[in-house]
Amino acid sequence: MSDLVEVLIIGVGSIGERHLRCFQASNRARLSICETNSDLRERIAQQYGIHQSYSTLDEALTNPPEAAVIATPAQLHIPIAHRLAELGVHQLIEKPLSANLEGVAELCKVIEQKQIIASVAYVYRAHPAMQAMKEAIASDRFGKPLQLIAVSGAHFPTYRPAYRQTYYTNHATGGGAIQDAMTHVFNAGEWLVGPIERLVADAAHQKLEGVEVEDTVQVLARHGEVLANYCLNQHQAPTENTITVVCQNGTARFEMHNNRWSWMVEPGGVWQDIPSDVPERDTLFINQANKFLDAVAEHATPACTIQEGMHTLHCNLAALESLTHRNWQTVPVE
Ligand SMILES: NC(=O)C1=CN([C@@H]2O[C@H](COP(=O)(O)OP(=O)(O)OC[C@H]3O[C@@H](n4cnc5c(N)ncnc54)[C@H](OP(=O)(O)O)[C@@H]3O)[C@@H](O)[C@H]2O)C=CC1
Ligand SMILES: O=C1CO[C@H](CO)[C@@H](O)[C@@H]1O
Repeated sequence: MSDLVEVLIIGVGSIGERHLRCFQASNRARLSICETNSDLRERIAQQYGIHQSYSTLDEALTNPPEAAVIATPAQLHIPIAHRLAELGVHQLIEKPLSANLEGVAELCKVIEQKQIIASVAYVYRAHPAMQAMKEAIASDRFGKPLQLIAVSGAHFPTYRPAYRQTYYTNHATGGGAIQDAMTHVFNAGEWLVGPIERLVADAAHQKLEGVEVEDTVQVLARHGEVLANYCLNQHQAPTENTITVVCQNGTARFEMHNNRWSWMVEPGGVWQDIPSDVPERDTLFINQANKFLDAVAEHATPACTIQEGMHTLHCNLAALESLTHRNWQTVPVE
């Protein structure tokens, strides 16, 4: 008997291919794929030596796998997750959990009833520097968190040259900077200092050619007593992603682009840098695959629970509502 977990990757586009490669690299999974685009399906199956590939979910689920990764556009995540959950299939669901709230509460119920592991793929949680900083803050080493400042930017056309032909063009399919990129930062902020309770957003389409959705976003938020400020664009030259948490007795800073976190406790002191080993982008996704497989093996709480993913979905939707109504929005806490 093999110890390998049977994992079906559903959607092998940009991120699905990465998941396939990174689950393969874990050496803990036997992989199959489900992809509606036949050219893509055949190319990926050949490139990665995949013997079981399916063009429809019906076909793939004739003999259900133990686990699946849902890497389709966001509006398809919930219906697919629901079908898998009914069959008792553990699942890693790409972010954002959805682009609306339809079926989300029902999915949570089925996941609980069937006792399956369901994790939302907010990959910052797989970064060793972020994990270390989270532990340091949670240990109370710097005292109570008071303020969070997140600054994030990257040149989207360089990293996603096909963005005009993907889900990104439309809010209904999970597009725009809020659902595409800011959602990662919201989720990381919530992980570090607790859930966002209210927020107000400003955003605009400033630069990206060929789309009309927002590419530049600023959000003020409250995580309980913590004041937060989130700032992001998808067109600047430098890739940077910094989250600073100012606490009562010290300040901690995660710099994803430098693969480190740092802290300072004395006024006028120097940053104490703690580097982490992330040789390439795949490293985070291999970590994420391993954490998911650990949770399945141990029947343990996964890196980002469905409830945490749902709360971040509420934040995305509240930010979009705030733009429409030009006001503060309360984010429901389940
Ligand atoms: N965590 C991260 O760093 C990243 C996360 N993402 C997230 O991952 C998700 C997918 O994004 P991305 O990979 O860029 O999207 P892509 O469009 O590149 O890939 C999605 C693939 O899924 C296929 N597909 C659509 N419906 C089905 C179905 N029912 N069954 C099987 N395959 C299907 C699509 O085919 P077709 O094109 O023919 O419809 C397409 O090939 C999104 O939610 C996105 O936000 C994306 C990038 C990075
Ligand atoms: O989740 C993601 C990670 O960042 C990428 C680049 O900004 C996004 O396109 C993607 O959706």
